[in-house]
Amino acid sequence: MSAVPTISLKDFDARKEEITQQLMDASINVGFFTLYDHGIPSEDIQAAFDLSREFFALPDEVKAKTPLDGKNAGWERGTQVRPSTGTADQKESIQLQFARMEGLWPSDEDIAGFRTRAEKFMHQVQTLSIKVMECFAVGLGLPIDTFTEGTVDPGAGDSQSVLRLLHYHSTEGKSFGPNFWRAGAHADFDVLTMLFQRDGEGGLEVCPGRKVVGDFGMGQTWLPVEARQDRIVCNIGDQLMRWSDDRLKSTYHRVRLPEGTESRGPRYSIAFFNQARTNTTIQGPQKKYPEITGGQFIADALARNRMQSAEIARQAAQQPEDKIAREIHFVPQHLQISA
Ligand SMILES: O=C(O)CCC(=O)C(=O)O
Ligand SMILES: [Fe+2]
Repeated sequence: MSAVPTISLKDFDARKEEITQQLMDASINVGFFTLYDHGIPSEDIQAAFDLSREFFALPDEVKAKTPLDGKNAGWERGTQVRPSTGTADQKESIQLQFARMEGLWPSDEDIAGFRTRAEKFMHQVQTLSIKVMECFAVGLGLPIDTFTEGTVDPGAGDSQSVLRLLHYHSTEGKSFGPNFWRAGAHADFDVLTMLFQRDGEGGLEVCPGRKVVGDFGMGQTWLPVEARQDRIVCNIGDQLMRWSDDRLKSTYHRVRLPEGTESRGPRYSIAFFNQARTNTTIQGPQKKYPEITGGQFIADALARNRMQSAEIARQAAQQPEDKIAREIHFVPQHLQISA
């Protein structure tokens, strides 16, 4: 396996079967693929990045008016510790949802039309996601609307999908310890992620080979994903891996810091996470795993991350004083690479 497959959605209706086959092959073998000819106008993608830049350029005190609420909505900076690394991602982000956003939308005084502009893009990406999720349903032999009904809120206010604007700070003049990342290795929790990158702002790497959804399953071969604004990077998340009885793979991925002669400038990306609705029941056709609701799935995943992070902190606390604080270099046993 040498690269992340790239798939054209040109003439979608006429080519649906062929596209479904390509999406299935990519998701069974790699868990990642990129889309082109996807139909989202380039000026709308640019507008989403413009919105992101405007927001992150605000002073921290202003961004902190809509803080992360523990339920995947709001702004945070430098707080996301990945269980795989034990260090905080070198980034800031704001997560936006269709529901449960009371008090969490940046105000029009701070950014004119923020909510309208963000929601327009969220709907565009959700609409494209539906097309792709319908292909997966058909490819898996399930009713065509399985994941659409399962993720898209018909008006009940129970959507859990998230748009996340990400800003990885410039690393100009900074140096980092050996276990620092723009985003530490992780698998996504959701059904399907669509990620937008900007030309030349690279560093995303993926590690195919996970067999079972509960596994860490990280190998040692990491494939780079080219950063191009005209391609959408898509990946299967843990919910779809479980919903497909592990046929479609939720693959570990990470974003590394700039190296060698690479630009030290900032990196902006935008991710849309299609999540199962709160009351949707997730279970694959073979019933490999017990039923679980979308709400419980997210609650469990967040609790598991908190537990693993607490364990990392506990182990770090046993290290000499000068090793703690910012520079925690604990690597969990299961992720240590033996020489
Ligand atoms: O910024 C990226 O390229 C990847 C971000 C990511 O994997 C995530 O937020 O889950
Ligand atoms: Fe991710």
